Parts: sequence; structure tokens; C-alpha cells
Amino acid sequence: MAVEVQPMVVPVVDMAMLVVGMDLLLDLAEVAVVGLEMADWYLNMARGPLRHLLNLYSTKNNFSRVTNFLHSNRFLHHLHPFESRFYPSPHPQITNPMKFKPSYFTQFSDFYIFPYFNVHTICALSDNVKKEPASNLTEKVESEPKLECGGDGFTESELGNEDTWSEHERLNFVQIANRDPVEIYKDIRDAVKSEKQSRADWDTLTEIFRSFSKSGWASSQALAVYIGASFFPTAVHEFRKFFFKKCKTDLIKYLVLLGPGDGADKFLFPVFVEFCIEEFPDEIKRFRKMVDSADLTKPHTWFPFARAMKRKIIYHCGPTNSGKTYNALQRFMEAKKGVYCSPLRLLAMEVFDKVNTLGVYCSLLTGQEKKDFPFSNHVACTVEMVSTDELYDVAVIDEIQMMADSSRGYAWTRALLGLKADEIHLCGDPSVLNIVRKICSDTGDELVEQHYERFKPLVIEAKTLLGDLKNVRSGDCVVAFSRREIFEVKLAIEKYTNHRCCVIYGALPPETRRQQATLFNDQDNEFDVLVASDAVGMGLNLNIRRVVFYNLSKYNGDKMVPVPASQVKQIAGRAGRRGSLYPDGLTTTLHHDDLEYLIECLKKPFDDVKKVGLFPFFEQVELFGAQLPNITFSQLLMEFGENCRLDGSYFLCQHQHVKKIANMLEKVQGLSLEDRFNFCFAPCNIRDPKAMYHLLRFASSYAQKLPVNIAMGMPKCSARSDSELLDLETRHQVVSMYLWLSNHFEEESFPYIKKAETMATDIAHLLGESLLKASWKPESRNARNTKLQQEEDVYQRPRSLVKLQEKKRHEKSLPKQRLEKVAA
Ligand SMILES: Nc1ncnc2c1ncn2[C@@H]1O[C@H](COP(=O)(O)OP(=O)(O)OP(=O)(O)O)[C@@H](O)[C@H]1O
Repeated sequence: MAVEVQPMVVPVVDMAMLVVGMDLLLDLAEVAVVGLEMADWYLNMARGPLRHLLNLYSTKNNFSRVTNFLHSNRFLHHLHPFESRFYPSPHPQITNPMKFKPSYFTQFSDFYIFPYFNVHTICALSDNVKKEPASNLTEKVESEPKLECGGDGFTESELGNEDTWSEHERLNFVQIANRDPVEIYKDIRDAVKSEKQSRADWDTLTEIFRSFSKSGWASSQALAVYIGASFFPTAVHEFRKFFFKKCKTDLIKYLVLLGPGDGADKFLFPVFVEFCIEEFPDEIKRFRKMVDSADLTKPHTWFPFARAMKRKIIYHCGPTNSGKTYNALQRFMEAKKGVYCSPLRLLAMEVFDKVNTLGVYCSLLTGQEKKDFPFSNHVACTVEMVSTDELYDVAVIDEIQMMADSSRGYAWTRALLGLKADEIHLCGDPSVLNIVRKICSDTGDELVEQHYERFKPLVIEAKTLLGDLKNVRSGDCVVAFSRREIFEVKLAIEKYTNHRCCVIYGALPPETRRQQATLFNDQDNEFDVLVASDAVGMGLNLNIRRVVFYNLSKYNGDKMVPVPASQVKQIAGRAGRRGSLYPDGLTTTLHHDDLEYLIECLKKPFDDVKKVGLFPFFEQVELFGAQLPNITFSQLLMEFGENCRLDGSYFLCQHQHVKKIANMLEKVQGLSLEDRFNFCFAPCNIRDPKAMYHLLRFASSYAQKLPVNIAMGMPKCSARSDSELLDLETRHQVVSMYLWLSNHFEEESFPYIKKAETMATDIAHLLGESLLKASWKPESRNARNTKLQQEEDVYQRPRSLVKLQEKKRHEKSLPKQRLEKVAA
């Protein structure tokens, strides 16, 4: 008897197979170029589920197995990403298995829609089969079709409660509720004109359409048939006109009975879909193309050559100062050909120098510089610059946990997915271990985990500095999270103690940071204390005895927030490095109130990151842009962000920085899309108006096909005040930006590279000199600091920081005595 149910299931399963099959074909076509081995790999990947599905299908009536399988990740993995987006809301007409018609599928000539329908249909069928014996079900289909109304429609019994309806009307309504939406649509389409209705009915109908046009549910369901959110109102408007012009009385009466809201929306939706498919094929095609071009799912398939390789991934997993990078670099140096991917220019430079000193010829490649070492087979580069075309024996990706970085994470993801290396060494904390495991299972790479412990445990000094910078000792690194605080601390220490301070913060060029680090490490001078920002957390080998946190909150570009535990660990871990003067590391805080938070951070286990960053290649943005020819580049980026699809393991990296530059460059005529894309990634401090001005100038000259000139004077001497120091920092940034652009555009357009290189070296030198004698009070760089001060009032700090905050506020009210207070 159950065989009667099968005709419903057959097309569904067929369609599911079609989906998998189509995916498979597309994938095969994509990788055909790679060769047979690759195609075989794909077949094995995709055929498994396909075969499994066939087996299930051939097992008669095993609905729950079919359902389970369709729900399983293995199957969903092979479905179009739309599935995951629309999966939670079943189609109203199809939720009810009795209403489901195999013909429904053929109405949509778009196979992407099937998964959306079929999983729910099969679930519903399966539930029904579970609830009732198949024999009853078959009888029901034949004898009681009227009881099985679609969606939120009415059953006959419900209609029977309404006294006002005649028997004829009631039967009519039940019939309408049960009609195939395709037929309803055709009836309306083929009608000559609509029949006369009462004023009240027209009004209700108007309300129904108003509600439909505003229905978030309908709008999001419409995406499944490629009616975009921006086109949805127009489509509904046209549908309304069509409906009002030709609709029949019984249908109107039925809708009036449903009234505005969910019931009517769900009834109208499939009719609306029919209308759209017939009326707007071009719009649907265009939107579908657009959606397809913003498909960022399955990023592992973007690198077919890397997929064709048998790669071995070695995850060196552990806290700071545990020897991860050391071991990875040993393999790098042993290899015939290797690449080291660094999170910072500074670290790339360190590895470049270290490796060359040890006799392994190595080149350097960062956004700003290319240093080709003759006969070298090794390269130390910044992670953004690594080539996914070159073949390597060994690659090292340092600080792999930065895959989860909200802005730059995509660069690590790209390196992990795309590097063509037999052996890839990942160094980092355990926070991304689980996601790397998942990625490796997607890519088919072998994963080997090596776990590390710190050479010597980090000791927390409970005594703290008791709020007194006079308690600073030789070998201390005082960490503050703003430039202003760094200079305040330096000033106070140098004024009230015999120590001299080196400083390290993000805005300093790598050369200057290295010079300051060398000065601090060298025992034969008076500079024995380091005052640094979080920039100290990565990349420098420093002889730090103790890390002292001046405070534990920082400005995140929007407001003051507690420093994340992972960052606190990373920074504190800088104390006591193996092989340094102080192998036993200590850490503490300036104020006792902060100690609790420091302990909390260091005790906290590493986060388990669920998603890592992704960003489209230029080609993907270009393809997407082709569907939206009349919008600006920043609008294009916004549209991309809104329409792109990602699977659950990835997020789209923040691109406010890119958008801000894109907005500024909007008025520059003559730049191609690719030029704009490249200019937007230039390393420019978007909060510095001077740097932004120079970027605009560079882009304008480039657009006019003029040789781009640096056109910026060189200061004659080192800075004598904080504003002069700020000016030097900005100048270096501008020169650095010029060098970056010269590496990303044709050299003829940026002909003053040599001049820029000399300027960069000279400014870095001047900055170094300036820092040696810096003994002035810091000034605000811009409104940011003012904003920061204003926001301190609203900021909710962790309990341990609240008292400190109050203390600080009090100190601010007495600016003249401030330094004395900090020191005493
Ligand atoms: N086997 C070793 N022999 C000699 N020195 C070592 C060894 N392992 C590590 N070191 C030294 O210990 C210090 C810390 O090692 P390394 O930089 O590899 O740690 P890490 O775990 O990568 O830390 P981080 O994440 O902070 O970079 C380095 O100065 C390194 O040279």
C-alpha cells in the first residue's frame, strides 16, 4: 500500500540527486583543467553522498533514513548555499505533504530551489508516514482531499463555523485553498478583466497587498526564486496591478476572508512566484547571476591546484614562548624551497635577517619592499603578500590564530587554503585548532598536531607596583594602550627614577621599533625600561624581565573596552624568553585593582574560534560588479557584503577602512575598478587627514596618467615637540604608502621609488633620534583622544577596573598635579 506514497517521493529524491549531480558536473567542469587525478578526487568526494542517496531511494519506504540523510551535514554540504539560508522556513504549500505536487518542481526551472522544498517535503512525508500506517495515508489522499488545506488556509470544519457563508461559498473556499497556485495564476492571467466588487472588499484587498509588500517573510522567501530585496517592492506592485485588473470574485472573497496578514501572504506567495517567473525572467536571471557571483561558500574550491596536492599541515600549538616558531623555522631552513608568512613587516624582517645570518639565503617581500637575495630559494614575507602560485617544499604561517582577526583574518585563511606547499607549518595558540581541523577535512589535507607548553611558567607578581611608577625596575616593560599614555609613562619614569625608556608602538616604522628594541636589549646603555603598546605582543625578541600593565582597557576605534584575554596573554607572555637575560618571566599591573582582571585573563582557557575571516578576490568583486553597472565602488562593496553567501565556518572581514577610502576616491575620475580595489587596500591611517589627503593626491595623479610624485618635504632635524614627532610619523606613513602603491601598480606610474626608500630610511632614523630625547608632554593626535575622554564617562569597565577609572578621572581634574600623582 505504501507504494502509493512513493510517487511523491520519487521526484523529490530525483531532484535531490539532480542537485548533487549538477554540483558535481559544475565542479568537474571547473577542475577539468587540473587533470584526471583531481577529477577523481572530486568524484570520490561527491559521489559518496550521491551513491548513498541512491541506495536510500532504492530502499522502499525508508522515509526516516531519507530524512536523516537529507538533514545530515554531508548532504547539506553538497547543496547550494541557498539551502542553508532558507532552510528554516518551509514553503507553505509544500509543508503539507498532501498538498505537494511533483509538478511543482517542474514549474521552477531552477534546480537551486529544490533543496529548499524537498527537505521539508520529505520531512513532512516522513512524519506523516510515521504517524499513520501507509494504508490510511493512501485512503486519506483519495477520500479526504478537502481536509488538507495548504499553508495557513481554512479547513472545511473551520469554515463551517461561519454562519454567514452559504454551503456553496464554503465549498468554493475549500476548493480555492486547495488549488494549485499555478492554476490560480493561469486563471487570473487568462481572465479578461476583474469582476465588480464592493468598496469594502477592494479596501481589504488593498490592505492585504500592502501587508504582503511589507512582509519580511515574503521578501526573504522571494530571494529563493531570485527576486532580490530591492526588486521585491516593484514586483509586488506589478503583481498587485495584475491581480486587481483580472482577479475573479471567488478568489477575492477568499482573500478577504483571510484578511491582511500571514494567511493571505502565504496563500498569495506561490501565485506571486508564478507571476514573477513569467513576467520578470530577466530580473530573475540578473539577480541570480549576482547572487552566484557573491558566492563565498566552499572557499577551499577556489584553489584547485592546492587541492590537487597532497599537503601535510603541522599545527605547532601552544602559548607564547614555547618554541613553536623556532621548530617551524628549523624545517623552513632545512627545506630546498621555503616561505615564511609573517603577521608583521617587522617579523618578516627579523626572520629575513636571522635566516641569512645562519647561511640560508632568503629574500624579503612585504607590501613596501622587495629585497631579492641572489640565489635564494627562501622568502620571508608578510602573509598578505604570499604567492599561491609558487610551489614550495615548506611553508610556515606564523600566528595562525589571526585567521579570526576581524579585519585581516582573510589573509591567513587564504594562505592556509591556497599555499602550494608539501608541508605547511602553522604556529599559534589553540584557539583556531578546531576550525583548522574542519578546514583540513574539507581540503583533504593531512593534519599533524604538535602541542607545546611554555618553557618556564609565567609568574604573576601579586604585589603589583602599588600605583607607583617609582617601583619600576630594570628589564621592565610597561604596557599602555594609547600613544598618549605611553609618553606620559615615559615622562614620569624618566622624571622620577634613574631609568631611561625606549618606546614601541604601532605608528612607529618597523625600523624604528627594531632600533628601540636593540637599544633596550643592549645591556651597555642606560635604556633599561621599555614602554610599549600592544604592538610589543608580536614579533620582537626582547629581554623583558617583567611585563607591567599600566592599565587593561583600550580604545577599539569606537569606545573603551577591556583588553581581550587572548591579547593580555600574548603580551604578558613576552616576559622571560628562553635564551634571553631573563628566562623566568614575571607579570603584574601598576594598580592593585587591575590584578584580578590580569589573573582572570591568564587563567582563562583559549577561546574556541568558530569562524575565520574571508574576503573576495578582485575577480569575484568584478564579476559581482558586472551585474550592477551603475553603482559606485563603495556601494558595490556594500552590496557585496549584503548579498554574499558564506558557510558557517567563515565571516566576511570588516572593510570599513576599504569603504572609507573608496568613498574618498569616488570623485576621482578615470580609475578602473581594479585600480580602486588596489588603492583601497593601501596602508593608510584613515583617521589621519594628512595621510588621506596624500592618498587622494596619489590616486588623482595616477588617474590622470601622470607620474605620481611624492611631493612632500623632508624635515631637517629630529622632533622637538610631540606635534613634530606626530608629523614625522605621518610623513613616514605617506612614504610607506607610496612604496606600497609602487609595488601594487606599474612601476612607471610611481617612478620615485628610490627617493621614497631614502626618505623612509631617513625619517625612521629621525624618529629614532627623536625618541631618544623625547621628554615632552604628549599632545592629542586628533579628536580621537577628546572623544575617548568623553566616552570614559559612559564606558562600563570590568569591576576590577572601575576603581582605577574613578581614580583617573580624579587625576584628570587636577591636570597640573597629574604627573606627580602618577609617580607618587
Ligand atoms: N630548541 C631551542 N633551542 C634554542 N632556543 C630555542 C629553542 N626553542 C626556542 N628557542 C628560543 O626561545 C624563544 C622563544 O621561542 P619561539 O619564538 O619559537 O616561541 P613561540 O612559541 O613561537 O613564541 P611566540 O608565539 O611568542 O613567538 C626564542 O628566542 C627562540 O629562539
